[in-house]
Amino acid sequence: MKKLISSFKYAFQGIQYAFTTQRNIKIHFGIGIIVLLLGIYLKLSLLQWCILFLTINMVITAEMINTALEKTIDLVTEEYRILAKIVKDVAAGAVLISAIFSVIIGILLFYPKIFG
Ligand SMILES: Nc1ncnc2c1ncn2[C@@H]1O[C@H](COP(=O)(O)OP(=O)(O)OP(=O)(O)O)[C@@H](O)[C@H]1O
Repeated sequence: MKKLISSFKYAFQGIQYAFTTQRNIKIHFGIGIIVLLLGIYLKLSLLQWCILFLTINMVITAEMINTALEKTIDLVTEEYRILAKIVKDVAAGAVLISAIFSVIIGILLFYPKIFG
C-alpha cells in the first residue's frame, strides 16, 4: 500500500514537472480546457465526449513521453549524436501527428454542431 502511494506521488511529481516547465504542454492543456468548455456549451453526446477525452489524452500523453525522451537524451549526451537527433525528431514527430489528428477530430466534432 505504501509503495502504491509513493508511485502515485512520483507520477504526480512527473505531471507537475511536465505541466509547469513545458510550454507546449501548457498550450495544449489550455486548448483542451477551451474545447471542454465548448463541448459543455454545445451539449456533446456521450460518444462525442469519449472521443474528445481520448483526443486530449492522446496529445498530452504524446507531449509527456516526448519530454521524457528529450530528458533521457540530454542525460545521455550533450554532444551532437545522430541517434540522439533521431530519437528527439521521431518523438517530436509523434507529437505533431497527434496534434494534426486532434485538429481533424475537433473539426469533425464541432463543425456540424456549430455550422450544421
Ligand atoms: N544531442 C543531440 N544530437 C543531435 N541533435 C540534437 C541533439 N539535441 C537536440 N538535437 C536536435 O535539436 C532538436 C531540438 O532539440 P531540443 O532538445 O532543443 O528539443 P525542443 O524541441 O527544442 O524541446 P524543448 O523546447 O521542450 O526543450 C531535436 O529535434 C534534434 O533534431
